[in-house]
Amino acid sequence: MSFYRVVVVGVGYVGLTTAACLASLGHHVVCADIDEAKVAALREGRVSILEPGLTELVAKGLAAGRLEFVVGARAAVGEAEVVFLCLPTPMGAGGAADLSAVEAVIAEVRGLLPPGCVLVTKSTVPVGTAARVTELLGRGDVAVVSNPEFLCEGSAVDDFMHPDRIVVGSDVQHAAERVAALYARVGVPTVLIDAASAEMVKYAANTFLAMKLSYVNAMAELCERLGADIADVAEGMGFDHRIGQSFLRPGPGWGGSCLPKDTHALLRMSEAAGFDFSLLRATIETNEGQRDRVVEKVRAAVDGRLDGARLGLLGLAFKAGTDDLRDSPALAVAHRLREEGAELVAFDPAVPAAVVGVTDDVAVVSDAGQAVKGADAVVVLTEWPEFRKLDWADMAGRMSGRVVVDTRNVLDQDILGLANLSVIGIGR
Ligand SMILES: NC(=O)c1ccc[n+]([C@@H]2O[C@H](COP(=O)([O-])OP(=O)(O)OC[C@H]3O[C@@H](n4cnc5c(N)ncnc54)[C@H](O)[C@@H]3O)[C@@H](O)[C@H]2O)c1
Ligand SMILES: O=c1ccn([C@@H]2O[C@H](COP(=O)(O)OP(=O)(O)O[C@H]3O[C@H](CO)[C@@H](O)[C@H](O)[C@H]3O)[C@@H](O)[C@H]2O)c(=O)[nH]1
Repeated sequence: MSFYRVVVVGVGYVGLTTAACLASLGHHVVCADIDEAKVAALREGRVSILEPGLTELVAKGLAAGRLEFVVGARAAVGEAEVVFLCLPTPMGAGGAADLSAVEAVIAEVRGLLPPGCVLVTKSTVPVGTAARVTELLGRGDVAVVSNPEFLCEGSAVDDFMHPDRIVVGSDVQHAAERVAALYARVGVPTVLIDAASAEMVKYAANTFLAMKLSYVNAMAELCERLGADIADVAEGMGFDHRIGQSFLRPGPGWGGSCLPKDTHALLRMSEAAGFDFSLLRATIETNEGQRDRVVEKVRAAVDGRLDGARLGLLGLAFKAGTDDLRDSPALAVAHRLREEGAELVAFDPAVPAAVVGVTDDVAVVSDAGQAVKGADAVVVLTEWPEFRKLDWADMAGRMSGRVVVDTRNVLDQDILGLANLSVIGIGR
């Protein structure tokens, strides 16, 4: 078993998980970030994101001396054998991936990387980026490898340690083998391919998942119109192993820090390549439409009068199990409701009331009771299991209206019925 001196640049969801997990596998990992406050906190073992098991792994890595945190990539790379770039690649102008953080770090470290070092893009980057990075580096003695990451937020550590597969793409065989060797103890199939294909696997997987979700949301609409129940339909479909049960839950549209930006980025790549990827465009449009459809359900819940309606929102995060609000469908729906003149008070178990200002559209409170107090209608936007367990008789007593819009189909309709509340769900 070989252990390597690894550097991880960018310690957000992906970088910190990668660093802490690689340290737990026995490698020595130096983490670099430009955020000085984050580095200072991490040196003391304080992790600011909600990821089960991550704080414990960071503590173990620090205690074992296998995990270090420094400010800036420049200070980290001098003795590296493998450097992972885990930098943000947000949606840029026109929907394309913004590579400015990746380019800035390459400019910063290109003269400092030791000969024989391998530079790995773990960020999600457009097809062809490894080739471009090789050019920008201008170093014949440093190989570039694409190693896309497939973890989900809320289960990042578990996904990293028990992935379905590891994808390693490079046009330099020995570099690909070194990166694959880092994961030897994970013990799952490793797909060794060329760099462009590895970069495409990431987009292909995320856009496929988005397409599956848009499909199920469209199917939910049809179920409503034709008198079927999407939960039963999805279950019936999902038993076909070619389809599978996962990613078949309808909702207020898919969001988060990845699916929206990656679908747009692939659409831009397709356009640049002269290919009209109409299926992908429809996937994105269907998602926009889903958010509008939720607004119409809320409008119906307040007898058509959104202007001045007081709404209690349950959930702000883009899915349960995370505190991440990036591109959250809940915030997108809230924004539309606010534009129509509704007054919004929201509760999310992972979003402290102190984060008022994360969006100007909603007042954030610290419990569900406050959010629903005096509400003309309640809207469930994130599938936190806690919402199912609320005392709905008590909630009903606090509301002034009688309708709950459950955009995640998480509530027990019988319990709400006993509380004299009616539920508008999705696809039923
Ligand atoms: N979040 C996910 O679930 C996930 C999963 C798979 C892949 N990805 C991809 O991984 C990449 C990172 O995503 P993330 O969610 O971890 O991002 P993030 O925003 O949580 O973290 C990025 C980190 O990079 C740091 N950074 C920015 N510029 C820097 C610089 N010049 N030098 C050093 N540090 C710098 C930031 O301070 C931040 O800590 C993206 O390309 C994303 O698409 C994300
Ligand atoms: O049945 C489902 C499953 C998901 N969602 C929604 O879809 C969005 C994305 O969910 P998920 O994929 O679990 O979130 P992420 O953590 O952003 O993970 C995705 O994006 C990551 C970043 O690229 C990839 O690594 C992961 O493999 C990919 O699943 C969220 O709004 C979910 O609420 C549904 O509405 N119904």
